[in-house]
Amino acid sequence: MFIVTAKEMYDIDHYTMQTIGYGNLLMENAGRAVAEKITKIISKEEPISVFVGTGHNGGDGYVVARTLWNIGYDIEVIQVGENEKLKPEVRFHKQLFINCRGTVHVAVDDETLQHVFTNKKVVIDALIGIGLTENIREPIATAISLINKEAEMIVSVDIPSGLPSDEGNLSSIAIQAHHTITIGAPKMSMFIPSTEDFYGNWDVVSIGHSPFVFEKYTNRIMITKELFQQTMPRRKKSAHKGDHGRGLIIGGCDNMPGALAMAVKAALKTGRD
Ligand SMILES: NC(=O)C1=CN([C@@H]2O[C@H](COP(=O)(O)OP(=O)(O)OC[C@H]3O[C@@H](n4cnc5c(N)ncnc54)[C@H](O)[C@@H]3O)[C@@H](O)[C@H]2O)[C@@H](O)CC1
Ligand SMILES: [K+]
Repeated sequence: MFIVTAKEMYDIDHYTMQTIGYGNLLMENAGRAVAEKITKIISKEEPISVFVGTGHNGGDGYVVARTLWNIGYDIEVIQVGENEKLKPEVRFHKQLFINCRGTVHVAVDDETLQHVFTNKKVVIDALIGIGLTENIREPIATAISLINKEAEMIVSVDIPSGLPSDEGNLSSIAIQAHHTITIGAPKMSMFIPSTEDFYGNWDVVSIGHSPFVFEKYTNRIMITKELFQQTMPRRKKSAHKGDHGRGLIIGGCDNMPGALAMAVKAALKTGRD
């Protein structure tokens, strides 16, 4: 599995949409794949509020809302931001949701947001994805703080809104998710101590990107248990520890011997002499 920066993900999406020719199928795929995961986490008995922004992360949110609504979930959408700011693809998916008789509330400032924000226990967060720039502005900042305060279950789409995708610290405020369903590939900030806890439990959904496109734009690979096992040489059942070479570990530090201790332990566990 590849790990991407925001820039790499944009390049991968762009190539997939323009050169391979997926066009706006990619957003439909993304929203549907996320919705499928959500059915495993949230039951139909729970009323769900989907908070969407005006960018493409919000477009994913509209597809998630429509997909769940059409299979019998109790869904409402709260759009944080003016209709005029909706990107064309987002406007398209908003209209599909409305045509399916879905309900959308539009909140353009703190006041309308406070007004619509009552009893939002289960929230899908599609306010901002990898397109975050600078410190969080209003009314998104208020939306994030209300969601964090009130909601008992928060599922973020792609990344928790307000969190940087790459290395870097939190600029102001971010969604503290219980689950995050990330699109295409894990993002760098999932592995950075100052940001990883915001993700809660995370999962990755595949939306139609080809592996060669990932290889074209990134070379950062996540070593999963399966990948690790594939790279290990096969040992005969009768093998002796001396049959597989000897390991030499050089390192150490007077007051921080942890890395050395772990390397030795790993060597022992893999059967080194
Ligand atoms: N067609 C596509 O391009 C695809 C996009 N995808 C989704 O699109 C996302 C990226 O979309 P975008 O590039 O449109 O960006 P986002 O939707 O992540 O963010 C842009 C939106 O956030 C707002 N925003 C940014 N910084 C802000 C700040 N500091 N304070 C308040 N508001 C702020 C912007 O005004 C804009 O409305 C991904 O995370 C993913 O969820 C996926 O659906 C795959 C396909
Ligand atoms: K989000």
